[in-house]
Amino acid sequence: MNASANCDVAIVGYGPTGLAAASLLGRLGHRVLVVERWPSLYGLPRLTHIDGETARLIQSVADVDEALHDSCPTEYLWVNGQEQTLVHLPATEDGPMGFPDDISMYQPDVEEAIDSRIRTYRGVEIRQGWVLTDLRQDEAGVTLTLRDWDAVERREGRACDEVRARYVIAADGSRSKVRELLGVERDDLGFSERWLNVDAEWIRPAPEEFALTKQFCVPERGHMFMRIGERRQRFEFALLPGETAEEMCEPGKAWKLLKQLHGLGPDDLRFIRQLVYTFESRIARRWRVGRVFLAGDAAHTMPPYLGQGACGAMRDAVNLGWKLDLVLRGLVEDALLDTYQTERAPHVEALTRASIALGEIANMSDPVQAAARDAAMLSGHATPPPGIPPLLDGVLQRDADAAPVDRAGALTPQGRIEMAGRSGRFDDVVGHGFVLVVRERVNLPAAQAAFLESVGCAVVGLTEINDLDGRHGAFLDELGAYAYLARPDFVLFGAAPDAASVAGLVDDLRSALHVVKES
Ligand SMILES: O=C(O)CCc1cccc(O)c1
Repeated sequence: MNASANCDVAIVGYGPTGLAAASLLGRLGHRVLVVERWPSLYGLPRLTHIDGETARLIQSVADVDEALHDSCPTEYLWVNGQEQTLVHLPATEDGPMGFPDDISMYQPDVEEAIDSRIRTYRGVEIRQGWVLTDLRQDEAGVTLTLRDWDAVERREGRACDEVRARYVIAADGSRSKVRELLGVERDDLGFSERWLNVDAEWIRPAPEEFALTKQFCVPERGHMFMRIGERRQRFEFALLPGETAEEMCEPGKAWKLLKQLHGLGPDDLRFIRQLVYTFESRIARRWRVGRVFLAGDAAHTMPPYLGQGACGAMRDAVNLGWKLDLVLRGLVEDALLDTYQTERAPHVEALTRASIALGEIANMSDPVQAAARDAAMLSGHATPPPGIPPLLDGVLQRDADAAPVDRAGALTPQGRIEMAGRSGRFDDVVGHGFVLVVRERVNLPAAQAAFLESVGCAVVGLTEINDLDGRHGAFLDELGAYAYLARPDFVLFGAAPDAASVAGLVDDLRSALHVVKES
C-alpha cells in the first residue's frame, strides 16, 4: 500500500464532466486528484453537438478556439418519408452566449484542449490507468481505494492506494461504479430504442447536402446524419425488430445502409467507429450522498435527439465547481452544495422529457401513426421542440413571497467588449466568476464591497467598457434594471432596478449563498 495522499476533490472519470470539473477547480487553486480507468483520453467522438451555453462553459475551462477549431454551426432538419419538413431549427452564426446556438464539434479536440489547460495547474494530479474499487465516508472526508487497472485485469493484488478527499465528484459514466457503491437507484423515464451509430471521415470533399443535422422520420427505418466538425460525419440507423447488435456492427451492413439511403460508398468515406447504442433515459434519485456527488452520465442519461448530452454534463461540472470552490474556501456552508441537485435535476428532467418526445417522433414505425403525426406537424398543430429552460429554483434572488424574481435563473448574455485596453469576449476580459454589471459604478458600503471581493465578483460599469455589440446594455434594458448579477455559470442571480438597490442585490446574494464569514 502506498502512502496516503490528500486532496480537496477527487474526480472519478476523465470524460467531458471530469475534465471540466478538474479544470475549473484547478484554475481556482484547489488540490484535485483525477482517477480514470483508461490510460489516455478516449480519442473518438461520442458527443457531437453542443449549444452556445456549453461552448461558453468550455471557454471557462480551456482555450475554446483550440477546442472548437474543427467545428461549425449546425441546422437541424426533421423530415418525413416524403421529405416534407416536420421541424426546422436554422443555424445561427452568433447567438446570445457569444457562440452559435448549435455547434457540431469533434469531441476529442474539446477533451484535448481541456486536458492541456489542466496540465498547467500544479494542484491537479491525473491518474490515468487507475480504477476506484471502494469508497468510505466519514464526517471529515472520503477515503477512496484505488488500484492500477492492469493489476485488476491480471487479478493481482498489488498497486493499491488509499486517497483521502474532502469531496468526490463521480463523473464515471452511465455505469458508474461510484453510484453502485453508494447504492443510488435511477428512475427510468421510459425510453429504450437501439440505433446503429457509424462515424466516418470524408475522403473527398463532403457534398453540400450533408452539411446539416437531418433526421429522417421514416416508418420503415428511422435514420439520421450529422456533421462532426468539418471533415467527419455521423450516420445513425434505427434497428428493426429481430436485428441484432452483432449483425449491425458488420461493416458490410453499414455500407449497405449508406448505399441504399444516401448513395455513399467506400470511395466517399472511411469508417472511424461503428457500434449499437441503446438510447435510454434514466435519472439518479440522489445526486448527493454525503460528500459524494454524481455528475454527467452517472447522474442522468437521455436520448440524443436534442443533442443535450454533453451540455447537461458540462452544466453539472460547472454548477458543482463554483459551489465547491466557495465551500472549500470556507466562505459558505456546506449546505450550498444541496442546491446542486435542486438546480440541476429539474433542468435535466425537462430536457430529458423533451428528448423523449422527439425520440418518439423519430422512432414511429407504425405507418398509420406516422401519417397522423405528419398531418399534425405539417398543419402546425404540433408543439415545436422547447428551448433550454431557465433554472426554476436554487441560488436565485427572491421576492417578498420567496419566489425567484422575474427572469432570475435565465442565462445572461456574452458580447464582445473593450475594457482597459483589452478587447475580446466578455468573460475573457472581465474574468470567469460572479459579475455585477451596473450602468454606472456605485459606491457600495464597505460590507457589501468586501463580500463581493471575497467571492471574487467582478464589478463592471457600462460607462467603463466599450460594449461593442451593445449586448450587455441591451440586457439591462430588457430587464428594466440598473444592475444585474450573474453567477459563474452565467445564470442570472437577480437584478436591481436603481442605483440605491444595488447594495440590496448584493445582500440577497450573500444570504442565498449561505455565507458563514467574510474573508
Ligand atoms: O451530441 C449528441 O448528444 C448526439 C448528437 C445527436 C443529435 C441529434 C440527434 C442524434 O441522434 C444525435
